[in-house]
Amino acid sequence: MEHSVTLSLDNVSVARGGADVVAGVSITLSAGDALMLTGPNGSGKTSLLRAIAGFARFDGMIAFADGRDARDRQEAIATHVHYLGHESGVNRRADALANLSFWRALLGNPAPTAGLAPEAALNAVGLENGPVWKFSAGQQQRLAIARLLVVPRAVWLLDEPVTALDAAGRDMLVAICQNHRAQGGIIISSSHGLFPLAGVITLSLQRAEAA
Ligand SMILES: Nc1ncnc2c1ncn2[C@@H]1O[C@H](COP(=O)(O)OP(=O)(O)OP(=O)(O)O)[C@@H](O)[C@H]1O
Repeated sequence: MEHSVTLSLDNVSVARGGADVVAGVSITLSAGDALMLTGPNGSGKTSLLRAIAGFARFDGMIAFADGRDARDRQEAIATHVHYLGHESGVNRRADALANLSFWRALLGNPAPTAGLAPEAALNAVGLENGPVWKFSAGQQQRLAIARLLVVPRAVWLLDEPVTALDAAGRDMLVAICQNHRAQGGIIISSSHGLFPLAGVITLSLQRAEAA
């Protein structure tokens, strides 16, 4: 699947607790681009990702362009964005394939037109099916990553996605992300330096009091 979405941020600021934790971010990302958010704890990486994902208020403009008539931002998010946050959202009471089938049905609503079948997605992240309550933290993170594959969406927002992954898991995630970019996907990820994605644009955020 070839994606062709452009994501533009114009003078975006995000406030938490009455103070700006992200101030005046402007950038345009096109097919194949990857933006790496770096910066110390509390510098606003999660806040910016959540604003782009539609979960947090912001000032400025965030716009998705997909060559169609302008659509509502929330509709654009629902069409184009995968968000992988600190809470992976896996259902520990179900097995891994059931999790992926659920996400495929939910996120692909009304019907997924492409994307990997749950079995193939599980295989792509190096997992075997089983009850998720038996999964380690890293295996749960791999399962959360598989969600990105069962429904194709152009823009992946990844908040410290290598958390709990071993070296092989990081390599696997890098390969999955580079493949996504090769298909025209866009990635915005936060990282503390353990996510060696080549060819990224880096945006270094500062803690508000130090800015
Ligand atoms: N719910 C909240 N209410 C008030 N302030 C908040 C809230 N959530 C986060 N903050 C503040 O916003 C700032 C940015 O937090 P954020 O989680 O975006 O940083 P981060 O760069 O992702 O940090 P980390 O590297 O620790 O994940 C911090 O100073 C934090 O204390």
